Amino acid sequence: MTRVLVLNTGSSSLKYRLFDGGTTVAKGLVEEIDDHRTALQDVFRSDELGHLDAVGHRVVHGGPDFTAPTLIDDDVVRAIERLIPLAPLHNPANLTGIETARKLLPDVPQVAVFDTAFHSTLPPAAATYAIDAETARQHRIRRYGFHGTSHAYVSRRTAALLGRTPESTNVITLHLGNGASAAAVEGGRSVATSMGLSPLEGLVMGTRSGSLDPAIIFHLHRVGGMSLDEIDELLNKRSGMRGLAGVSDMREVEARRAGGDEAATLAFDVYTRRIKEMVGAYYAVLGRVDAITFTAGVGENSATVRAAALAGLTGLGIEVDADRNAAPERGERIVSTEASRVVVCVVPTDEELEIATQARAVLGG
Ligand SMILES: Nc1ncnc2c1ncn2[C@@H]1O[C@H](COP(=O)(O)OP(=O)(O)O)[C@@H](O)[C@H]1O
Ligand SMILES: CC(=O)OP(=O)(O)O
Ligand SMILES: [Mg+2]
Repeated sequence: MTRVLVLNTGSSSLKYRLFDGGTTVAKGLVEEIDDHRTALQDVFRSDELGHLDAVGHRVVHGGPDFTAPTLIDDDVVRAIERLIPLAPLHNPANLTGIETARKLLPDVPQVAVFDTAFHSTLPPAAATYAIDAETARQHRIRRYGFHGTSHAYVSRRTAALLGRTPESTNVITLHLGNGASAAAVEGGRSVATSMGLSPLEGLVMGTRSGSLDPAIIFHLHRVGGMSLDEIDELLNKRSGMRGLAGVSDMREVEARRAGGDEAATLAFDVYTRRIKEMVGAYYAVLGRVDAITFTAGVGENSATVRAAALAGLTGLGIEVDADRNAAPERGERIVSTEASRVVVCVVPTDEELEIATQARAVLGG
């Protein structure tokens, strides 16, 4: 079980990595793709692939039934198809990856690794929405949570960085990429997370609104005359940083803010305030916090976001060190002061490595 190809088929991007043991022997990123099938075929036709023992697929929504990595067969494909309404931006792209890989590599075992799986440990009080219980049951409405592969990997690496076991460590993980989510990880288990039924809830994102008053949707429909599809598109694709500042990329938002742009300044403040609110909430959920860890594109790279999100929390034992935080280092590192009771970390996520590891485990290798 040495050579494993991992496909992370996103809503508008395709990342792939080929592992030989723990070593990456090939990788690629195709961004802003219109045609996943063609992009995938190019990957599979590439000479560098050679022999494969397994393919690991990121699948965003696993619904209530998939709580662990799963060997893919026709039934699993149909089950992932049935979950499309719960993750319309993500599951169709994931399925295209699976179907293309199964067609072109019919003899290679394929494993699905679900974003939702790590959050299957959420206690009922965290997973339940306070709506009519029978309606919720009928429509499978609950908090599933996403980015689980990343939260799992990063919380484990954080424990190692602190020289502790995951079982004895409580971490708040902040995955800030295009999609963004927070999780409270207690002794290695997810006990709270900010995304919900779908990857729309919670933190402010590149193009998604995150949490809002549900009455806004009724208002836009009844008073604003927008259709539900239009509102769906508004909240998923024309909100967040793009909606507030006109651009979804945090680098661009920061550049405009530095130049005095008011809209970008407000967008940055809304984004970082929401993170701070979530940190406070999960601090209360955990009772004792050992570490707060930033990861993904924004979390790993933006010292400005990290500093703003945790500013003024010295009273909670959280103190970012300005120099450590701003140092142009990469890799796993601590950015809090010596005096900070809570250790603030930056840990680059590696969803692909985690998927390869989990795929091997399913196949007994
Ligand atoms: N140096 C940087 N400063 C601020 N933000 C950055 C920087 N580099 C990348 N980003 C942000 O990271 C985002 C992408 O995060 P990433 O985790 O790669 O996304 P994805 O969810 O597509 O995997 C970009 O949209 C950009 O906003
Ligand atoms: C679940 C999710 O939001 O994923 P991404 O950040 O890749 O869009
Ligand atoms: Mg991502």
